[in-house]
Amino acid sequence: MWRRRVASFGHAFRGVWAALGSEVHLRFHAVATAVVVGLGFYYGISRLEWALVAISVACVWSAELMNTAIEALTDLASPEYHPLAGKAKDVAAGAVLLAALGAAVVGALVFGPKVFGH
Ligand SMILES: Nc1ncnc2c1ncn2[C@@H]1O[C@H](COP(=O)(O)OP(=O)(O)OP(=O)(O)O)[C@@H](O)[C@H]1O
Repeated sequence: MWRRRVASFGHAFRGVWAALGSEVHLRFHAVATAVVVGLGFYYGISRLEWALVAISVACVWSAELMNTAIEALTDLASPEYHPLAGKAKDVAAGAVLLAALGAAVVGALVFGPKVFGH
């Protein structure tokens, strides 16, 4: 039971690691996450602001990992051109875009006043 739980965690981390190795976008997110965490400590943001930043960062990472998974499955199922394959990839990319826009709004609201003054 516990061994299977630990193995599942291992598979999940292996997935994140594999995606980090293959996806330039994810490496960009890793750098952006490090910068945001650094800014959070530098400006001493509140617990609620940390919560908003954490949710935003997690949403972007989750969307990007799902996008990577859908890209892989699409390439497996339809290596040749197909409108549905294109739709699947475009919709998955749209999910990443929305998560990134939401994170940008949170970032602007949390850090904007601290960086540029009220
Ligand atoms: N098999 C396919 N059939 C139809 N259109 C496709 C197909 N593969 C890719 N496309 C189109 O090309 C776009 C780019 O696809 P691609 O696989 O290069 O992903 P990407 O956006 O470059 O992702 P990443 O840069 O994260 O690897 C898709 O969003 C889709 O519109």
